[in-house]
Amino acid sequence: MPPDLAATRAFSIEVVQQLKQAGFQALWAGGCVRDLLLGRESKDFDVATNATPDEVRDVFGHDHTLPIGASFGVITVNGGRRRGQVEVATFRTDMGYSDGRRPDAVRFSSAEEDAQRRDFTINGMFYDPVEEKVLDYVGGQRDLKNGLVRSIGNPYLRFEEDKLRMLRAVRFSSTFAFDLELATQRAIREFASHIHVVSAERIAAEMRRMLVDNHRMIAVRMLRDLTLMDELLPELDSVVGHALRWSETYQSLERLQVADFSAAMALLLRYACQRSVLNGEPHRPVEPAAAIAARWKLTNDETKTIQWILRHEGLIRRADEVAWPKLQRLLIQEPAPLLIEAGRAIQRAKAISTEGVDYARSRIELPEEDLNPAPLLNGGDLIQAGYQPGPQFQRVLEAVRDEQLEKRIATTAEALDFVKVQWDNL
Ligand SMILES: Nc1ccn([C@@H]2O[C@H](COP(=O)(O)OP(=O)(O)OP(=O)(O)O)[C@@H](O)[C@H]2O)c(=O)n1
Repeated sequence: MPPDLAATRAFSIEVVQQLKQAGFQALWAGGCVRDLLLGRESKDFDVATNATPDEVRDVFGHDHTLPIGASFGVITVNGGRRRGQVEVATFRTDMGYSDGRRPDAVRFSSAEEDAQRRDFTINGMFYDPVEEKVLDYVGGQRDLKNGLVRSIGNPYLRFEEDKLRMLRAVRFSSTFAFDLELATQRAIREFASHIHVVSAERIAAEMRRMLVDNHRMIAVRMLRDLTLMDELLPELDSVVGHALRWSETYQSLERLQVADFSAAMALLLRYACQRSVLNGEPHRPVEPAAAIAARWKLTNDETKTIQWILRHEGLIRRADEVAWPKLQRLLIQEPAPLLIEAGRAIQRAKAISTEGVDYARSRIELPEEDLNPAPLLNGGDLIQAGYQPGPQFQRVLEAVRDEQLEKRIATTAEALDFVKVQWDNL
């Protein structure tokens, strides 16, 4: 069971209180202050303090603290299963970033200096949850009010330090529907080609958050405008090329009505996965999607779902013209609702009728016994009937299932008869 958010919040206030009682300065810092001022829910409540990591451990005891990030001045205080954990970081100044991702070393400093090392003004504020007071050394409140993502200090230095921040800038701007300040944009364009120092996992994590969000189209457009897309998905421009195709891609992303990463990725990659329409290939090769999924280390589930949607989106859009058993076989697959939503978004982007997908949508709501009747036969039945288990089993069972869905057989006895007659052909 994940920790309870309200309990984590209360626990982090307690952590602040205990540090203050021990004579230290302690404040909420970063994302949770931003979220609080935006009236959004926060998942974590990071605490910043002038106590050193050793002092933090002394206050909370070694049994309740983990020194995992101690070299950067971060101690994790453990509140137990329900309350979760709170990270307590000593105010610091980062010293050099030779890998373009993490500081080489840190020097403990003051709240004001700690604010200066952070990425964006909206993320650079502190808040005292006991006194309920904001501490803002970087103009974060003003930018939050004006809806602006702006680097703290010199944007070139901020992105030179940590290239992941380029994706964070796009994520915060798109998900909050904020503008991205011009000098910050210029610096991102300058460093876009360095995005590759960021690990695949971190890139994928940021992309997930951008594409799941309702404002996914804005995120994609910004990534493209800032030339990050050329670096992240070079496959797109070589194939999508054409402005009309991009505009359709944007429109479909905007019209997608489900908060799902795989469905959004399928829409984004759709044109890159279509072989030239000119050479009339009827099927949609999904190799580019497979290559991208491998590059970003997407999960097997995500990879399979993206490819499956790309393979079948054409069919689902014509669902009303497809023979029922064929459609039924699609609709009983787990990601079918996503396929329908993706298909609908494409039709709407093209400004053409959604009759086909609407039909699919109505059929997927059929009662389970009609849409997905219990199989007439399983492996155990075959063994019992005297067949030797082997690789043919799956093929046989699939063929039986097809016969059942086509309503050519209706009982287990009929299924076994079918197997007897057809065994050598299957
Ligand atoms: N590349 C980064 C990552 C984080 N930070 C700072 O560390 C804080 C905490 O970072 P993190 O928990 O990763 O993100 P949040 O800003 O809290 O936002 P979210 O959890 O929504 O990503 C940020 O607010 C920011 O002040 C930074 O300066 N540079």
